[in-house]
Amino acid sequence: MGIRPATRHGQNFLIDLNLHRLIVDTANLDERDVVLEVGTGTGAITQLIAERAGAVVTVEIDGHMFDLASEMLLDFDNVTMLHVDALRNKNNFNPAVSEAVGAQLAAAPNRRLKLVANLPYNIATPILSNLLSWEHSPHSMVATIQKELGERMAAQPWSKDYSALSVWFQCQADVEIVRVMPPSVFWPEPKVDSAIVKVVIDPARRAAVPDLGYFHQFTKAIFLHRRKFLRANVVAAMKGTLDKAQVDEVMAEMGFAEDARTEQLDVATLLKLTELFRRRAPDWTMS
Ligand SMILES: C[S@@+](CC[C@H](N)C(=O)[O-])C[C@H]1O[C@@H](n2cnc3c(N)ncnc32)[C@H](O)[C@@H]1O
Repeated sequence: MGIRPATRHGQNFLIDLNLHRLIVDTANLDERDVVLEVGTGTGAITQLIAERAGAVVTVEIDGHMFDLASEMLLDFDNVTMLHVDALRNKNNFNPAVSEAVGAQLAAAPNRRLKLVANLPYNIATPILSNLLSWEHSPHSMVATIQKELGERMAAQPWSKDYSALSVWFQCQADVEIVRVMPPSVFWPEPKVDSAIVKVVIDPARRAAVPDLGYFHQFTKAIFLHRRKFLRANVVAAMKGTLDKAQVDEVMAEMGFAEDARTEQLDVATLLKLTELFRRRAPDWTMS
């Protein structure tokens, strides 16, 4: 069976075997690990993962690739292959994926979930982002993604890439760019540079966010126009729930300068700000 890469499925295969190894080594796998791989492709990375992890759930949308990988992975009894779209929609995993991962996590004591994947770039953001609020909380993620996405995940206040996405990852995890890679390590070559990122969840930091859903929505709302003055962003976000005077009360309590901008706020400050609004408007949702 030959391979005809389907652009619509983000099929860019990693052809440098050293990089396969780097991805799997970076994940530090052992018997306790249940690995979710989104995008089985030919099954080459899956095989390396299966040799080290307790169990692998690998998901492939393309029937041709699924058949090819099924042959390749025939000898591995710790691999569950799913021929489905990994996502039900932008904000949710396919329930079949959730069920398969849940079953493997429950199959032995002390199991933990890790994502290891050369992700299809068109769905890299929802996959990584949804994992952070999934019913199966991951231990860590190692993934190949667009370099630009990795930079946004790891960005610090004041930088051009700092956004609600950076805050969403950093409020609960450490983000590290392990390796930047040129298009030439893939076939066919993507149009952009890529990066291997490692995201390790910090349970204590995560537990310090009183309401992750509220925090996520609130930061998304105030980062919509992140270069604008913070006050204008908050007034717009709270419109219909709190009036300007009520917003100004909170801004004064935080001691912000009038010309404070959203892009300068670090995670700790954003958490404090969110809590003040959550107390005043617990039922607020982003419109
Ligand atoms: C970047 S390739 C990686 C393949 C393989 N892991 C490798 O590195 O050689 C991404 C794979 O994800 C599959 N894919 C794309 N969209 C998907 C989706 N929504 N759900 C599951 N698999 C998907 C593609 O068909 C493709 O095989």
